[in-house]
This record gives sequence, structure tokens and C-alpha cells, in this order.
Amino acid sequence: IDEFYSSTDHMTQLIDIKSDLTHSLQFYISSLENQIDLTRRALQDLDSISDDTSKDPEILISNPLTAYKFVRQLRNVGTAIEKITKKNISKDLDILMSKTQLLPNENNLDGIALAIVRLQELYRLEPKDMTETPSALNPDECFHIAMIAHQNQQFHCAILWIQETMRKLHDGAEAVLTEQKVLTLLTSIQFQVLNQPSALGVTQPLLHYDHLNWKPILQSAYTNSLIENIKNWDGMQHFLTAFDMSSLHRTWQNGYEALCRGQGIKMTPARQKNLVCRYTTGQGNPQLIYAPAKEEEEWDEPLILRYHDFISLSEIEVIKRLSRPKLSRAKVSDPVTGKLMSTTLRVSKSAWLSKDESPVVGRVSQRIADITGLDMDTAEDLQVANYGIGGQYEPHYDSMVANGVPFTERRIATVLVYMSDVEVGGSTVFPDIGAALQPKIGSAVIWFNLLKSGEEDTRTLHAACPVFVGTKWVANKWICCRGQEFRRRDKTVRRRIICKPWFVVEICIWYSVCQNNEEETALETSVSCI
Ligand SMILES: O=C(O)CCC(=O)C(=O)O
Ligand SMILES: [Fe+2]
Repeated sequence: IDEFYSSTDHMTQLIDIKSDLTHSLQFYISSLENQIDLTRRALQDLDSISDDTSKDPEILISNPLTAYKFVRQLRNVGTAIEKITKKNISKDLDILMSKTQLLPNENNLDGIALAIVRLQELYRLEPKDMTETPSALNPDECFHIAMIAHQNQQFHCAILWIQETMRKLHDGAEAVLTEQKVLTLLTSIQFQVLNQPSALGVTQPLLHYDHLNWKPILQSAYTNSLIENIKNWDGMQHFLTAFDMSSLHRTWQNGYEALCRGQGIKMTPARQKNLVCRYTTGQGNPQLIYAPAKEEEEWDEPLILRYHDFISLSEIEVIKRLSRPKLSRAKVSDPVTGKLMSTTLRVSKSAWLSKDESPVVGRVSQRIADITGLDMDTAEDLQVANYGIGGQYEPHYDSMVANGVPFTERRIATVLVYMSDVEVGGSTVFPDIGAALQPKIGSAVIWFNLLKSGEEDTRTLHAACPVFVGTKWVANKWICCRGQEFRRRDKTVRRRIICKPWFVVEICIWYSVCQNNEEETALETSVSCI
């Protein structure tokens, strides 16, 4: 695994890696100690020989017994040294090296720092809300987060973390970090964000540091405007306190972010009253007659339904177990090239499970077919996702990439199965309609992505909010348009769509969605269920 942070499941493996590494290090230390002991003993043996013989070599050689003893002792020392050199501790070192390879790299640390920034933006948190005990961060750690925030153009957060760094330094916390580094970063933020002369006073202290390459910057047109009264560390602190943070908040995502915080839900009490719960047998589906599904209308326009106890805890465990070895960083389609790529838009790891992999996966697919009446033959495999630290999926459509290009295989409906509760955060939100769905273990939600015209229903724009506390597992089943047009009794009877109870209206969208189908006209005339 080279990326731990994008899946909490993979993060937990670090605990095993840590204890494994502890053992390897301890083993290597005792090997080294053993080597040192042996080496020391060889030296002592050697010393004890030379003491007896150094005075008069002639005596030693002339007496065959002492000569024998001398040679024998030297020989013994030789054997001991041979033993030391033969004992290959480089093998232990190799083992240690291979264990070290498993440790997280710099990217992981940066990934987590970015997750912290994201959570902070979204849930409007101050660094001090996050860094008090037990997880107190030191000035160097605070500064690293500031740098990552800056690299990701999150200037507001960067400034907050610089403030936090300075607060800690001011309180006397030890740090490797230098004042000059903080100033350099802050200067860069100044130039990028404010772009106004009055903000440049903060660069003044940098004049003391000759070797920095700040000169070209300072020599720019801004130089003349440096404010005299901010010349030092204290001045900078004053500047930061007076800084208008609100100007730096990102606004383009407000709808999404607010919903993630539980604000801006657009359901009215009058509409809410009309939302019902019911037991459904999928209009007499034999599979559901004895165990009807618990169906709840979560949203009316567009219709979003939730099925409670859709999947059992033991089924969830099987699905998680099957996916674990396959989890890899989830990707999204590049709007320009259409190629799949990994991006911070989607921070999770996912795995695909086919029906044949386990009866459980097949059962889940069949259950979806029973409840929805839709054809699963053309549906995609089950996509299992485990979110990482601050794991999220920014607003998107399931059947189209960001620039409005539809997927080749249109996804008529999405079934999203929640395989965990999430303590804080992690809801699925629909910014356009102001809906927020809470993950509830074992439940599944379903909505249609396409309109009658076959176009994306833009109201289904949705996002997975960053997980703040807890872990989030979901499974997606995307049902394709292709195949649904053939839902009819049999080939001889005039084409009929079998209407299932709750999507009486929605089901009729198929004839137009599947426009390339030769039977389109026939289907259109047979839509009697509207
Ligand atoms: O995890 C969620 O809440 C939504 C996931 C999602 O929208 C997706 O994977 O396409
Ligand atoms: Fe989605």
C-alpha cells in the first residue's frame, strides 16, 4: 500500500505495521549487541595474549610449549572473528529495510494535512478547536498544515494555521521551524491573495534575511508600498489579528458545505407530512411476500427512497472482507480526456465485486432487482467504497462527467447501500434540492439519475461529505438504462412494461432514454402505466 490516508481500513493496518517494525528493530538491536559482545570478547582475548608476550619475543619462540600456546590463542581469536564476520547481520538489516518500506511516505502525511484543511473549511473550525489535547500539534506540525493549505490555494486556512504556529511559538513551544520560514510563507500568501500594497508590510522583516530569494519580489512594484509600521514579528502578529478572513472563504461550494454541516435543508413541513413509510412487496413479488421491504420516502422531488434493513450485518462483513484486498484509490473521469484519474475531488478507496464472487453479492443484486423490478443483467458490478481521513466525493452526477458529457453507458438509477454509521460527517447531500441523507448501517437509498428525456436530472447532483469522525463504508449499484426497455412479460405478448409500485412514473422514462432501440415506438405506445 503506498497510500494509507484515503481509506480508514488501510489506516488501521498501520497499527500492525508499527508493531511489526518494533519487533524487527528490537531484533536488529539484539543482533547488533550480540555482534558487539562477540567483537569485544575477541579483542579481550587478543589483549590477554599480547600482555604475556610483548616483553621478549625470543622467549616465546624458543619454548615450543609457549609457542604452541601463543599460536593456539591467536588461532582462537581468528576463529572468533571469523564467526563474527560470518554471522550475517546484513540479513537482519535487509528485513528491517523491507519493513521500513511499508511505512507511510511524505504523500500520506500531506494527504492527511489536506484532509484536515478540508474538514476545517467545511465544518468551519478554528485550528485551536482541533489542536488542543489529546491531539495537540506542535508548531512544526501546525506549520506543515499551513504549507499544505497554501499549496492547495486554501489561503484562509493557511493563515489560520500560521496564526496557530505563532501562538504556539509565543507560548514557548520548541520548534525546528524558524521565524524566517513563517514570514516567507506568509509573504507568498500576501502576494497571491491580497495583491494589494497595504498587505505587503509583512514582507519587511524578510529584509533581514539576505540569502532568501525574496529580492526579485520585493523589487517589484509593490516594494515602494511596504508599510513602515509592520516591521517585525509583533507587527506581523498584529497584522494577522486584524486580517479580514471572511474575504478568503471559498464561496462556490457553499450549498454543499452548508448541507454537510446540516444547514440549508430545503424540506418544508407541509411536504414532509406527505412523505410516507410502508412495507412493500414490490407488487406481489414472491421474494418479498413473506419479508416485505421497509420502504421510506426520504425525498419527494425527485423521489429518493430508503430501504431499511436492506442488508444484514453479516452480509456487510462478507462484502467488506471480499473488498479489503482489492481496495484501491477511487478515480473520476477527467472532464477533458475522459480518462480515469485520482484527485482530491474523491478521497476514498474502492473495489468492484461481481455477482459470482460470493453468493452474498449475488443476493444483494437480486434484492435490488426484487425491490425495483429493474433488470440487473446490464447493471454494473457492486462498487464498494471505504472513505479515508476527511474522505469525501465532491458534487457530481453519477451518469455524466463534470463538463456535461454523458457516460456511454447511462446509469438510470443509483442504489447506495450504507454499510456503516458515521459518527460525525459523511452524509450524502444533494445541493440542488437541499437534501441530506445520513448514513445508516444496513439501509439503502435509491434515486433516478435520468429524466424522461434521457437527460441527466440535474437535481440529482450529489456529494459525499467529508467524514469527520468515524469510518464510512458504502456500496454503489449503478443500474444501466440498457436492458430496462425489455422489461415485459414475454416476447409474444404486446410489449408491456411491468410497472412496479413506487416508480410508476419513473419507469416510463425508459422508452425515450434508450432511444437507439428499434422497439422504441412500440414501447412508447405501450406505456399505459403513467
Ligand atoms: O458515499 C456517498 O455518500 C455517495 C457516494 C457517491 O456518490 C458515489 O460514489 O458516486
Ligand atoms: Fe455518486
